[in-house]
Amino acid sequence: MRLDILTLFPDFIQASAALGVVGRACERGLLEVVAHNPRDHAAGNYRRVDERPFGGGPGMVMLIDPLRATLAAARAADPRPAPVVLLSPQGERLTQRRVREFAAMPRLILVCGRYEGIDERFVEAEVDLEISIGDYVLSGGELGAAVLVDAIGRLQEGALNDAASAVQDSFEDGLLDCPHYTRPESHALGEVPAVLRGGDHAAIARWRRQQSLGRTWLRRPDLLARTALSASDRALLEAFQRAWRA
Ligand SMILES: O=C(NCc1ccc(CNCc2ncc[nH]2)cc1)c1csc2nc[nH]c(=O)c12
Repeated sequence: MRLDILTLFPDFIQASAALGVVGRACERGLLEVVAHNPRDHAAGNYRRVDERPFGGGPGMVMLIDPLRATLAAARAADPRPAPVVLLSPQGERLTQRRVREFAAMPRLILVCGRYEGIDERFVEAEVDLEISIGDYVLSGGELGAAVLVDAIGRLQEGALNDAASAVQDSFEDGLLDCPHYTRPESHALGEVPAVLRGGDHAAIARWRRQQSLGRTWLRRPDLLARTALSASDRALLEAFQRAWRA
């Protein structure tokens, strides 16, 4: 998959794509992340990419033409069609469902705003979808783009080794993760739960599922409401709830 990213901070984006699982996916040709800087496509010797807002008010607004020129350059770099996603506080909240949709695409172009935002005429004419990464105020879209690079990159076929992908699948079912433990078995901070120290893999899988269900019920009932539970899930959760209330 090829990701083209329009950003005034290309170094930041390239650095975020060089890390860990995503970095390896890039090395293995599973993912290509290319940053394009609107400042390189801005005219005039001041190479302006922003201007004052009509109607007054604080801050600056990103100019249409440098963005359009940069978008044209990004499109021209690869013949395949590519949806244009603007990272923006006004966007739809990012979910794993959306990430899976993006990860299945051959190409995607991400646009990162800075300042107070982008001239609305560019948004209306060139942007297919606006995405927010949460209800808090950032200084620009680059962190949102880095989040997308990571979330999409790790889903590229072959990016995760078998163990990790198995874990990822279980988590993908919309529940919170179970607790994790490693050595030592005994520690001043406590013991590793006995079930994990034994070899009964069915009991371990049940315990982990019960912990995921219980923790989701306690911490994110909104996620639980959206998850279809099997009969055995329901039994495990009810046992967890009884123990919790006891
Ligand atoms: O570009 C982003 N942020 C820069 C930014 C932040 C705030 C304002 C508007 N400020 C005045 C105002 N507030 C309410 C009404 N009017 C404009 C631009 C961004 C991309 S994805 C994302 N996801 C979560 N949060 C984010 O900020 C982002």
